[in-house]
Amino acid sequence: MWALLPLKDFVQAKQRLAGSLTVSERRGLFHAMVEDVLTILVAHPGLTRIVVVSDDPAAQLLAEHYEVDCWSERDLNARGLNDVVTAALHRVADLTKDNLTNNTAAMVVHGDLPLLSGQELTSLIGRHAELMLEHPSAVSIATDRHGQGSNILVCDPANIPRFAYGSESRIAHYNAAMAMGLPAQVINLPGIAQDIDIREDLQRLLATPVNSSAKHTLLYLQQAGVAQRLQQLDGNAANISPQAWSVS
Ligand SMILES: Nc1nc2c(ncn2[C@@H]2O[C@H](COP(=O)(O)OP(=O)(O)OP(=O)(O)O)[C@@H](O)[C@H]2O)c(=O)[nH]1
Ligand SMILES: O=C(O)[C@H](O)COP(=O)(O)O
Repeated sequence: MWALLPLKDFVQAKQRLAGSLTVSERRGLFHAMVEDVLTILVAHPGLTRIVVVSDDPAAQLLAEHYEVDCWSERDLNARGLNDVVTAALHRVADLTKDNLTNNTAAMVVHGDLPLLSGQELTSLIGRHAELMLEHPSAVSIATDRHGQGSNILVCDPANIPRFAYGSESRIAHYNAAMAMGLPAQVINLPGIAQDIDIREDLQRLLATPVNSSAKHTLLYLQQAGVAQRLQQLDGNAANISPQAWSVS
């Protein structure tokens, strides 16, 4: 199976944390989360090829460091997550069209999943393989903890659903598969489900055991002083005004 990791420009990442983290902290956090995700992806025996899809030079450097491919959005002639993922999957379909194994599924993985683990990837790949017995172009969606997002989506690059990342994408992707007559499943895996979008997600992450897979992320949050600041603010939350949570 292929894995595609679309990454937006790092300074633009994690806008929903702008009230709690500085620009440099959001960038550092995103970089650390991507390192955690790449660490798990490159170690997984079920992934035949891993491709970062990004125009950011930092993404290119990470791809080199982890010895994976990097495709640029410019080369794909696409902009915005849905177009970029669609174009990248078309390229995968093109590159795999002569593959006779009938096993050319691809997963689209988001960069903000520091608690992604090898066991969960194995479980997702296994469950997708079972659904592929019903139809080779089946769709599996590993959703977020609210059941609304598509944190990892697995599909057939040669027969992709219409991508609709954004709010409530899980239901949109499920319906898109159904409209194409493809079997689809929604899978809940607790690590994959914990994407980091808002401050509450960071608090939950900081409460996880230090031996979790989020090693780069937890180390970054400690070293940058973000963990201490959030914990201190949380401790004082009852006594301070909401503005005190913000950073300028
Ligand atoms: N290559 C590429 N990746 C993108 C783009 N937009 C989002 N992504 C990636 O897609 C995944 C989900 O991203 P989003 O939810 O849109 O953005 P985010 O940075 O996680 O969060 P917010 O800025 O708070 O919305 C992350 O891995 C992003 O880096 C894009 O335009 N191009
Ligand atoms: O549809 C989605 O899953 C969102 O666009 C992207 O995910 P996020 O919740 O990680 O930002």
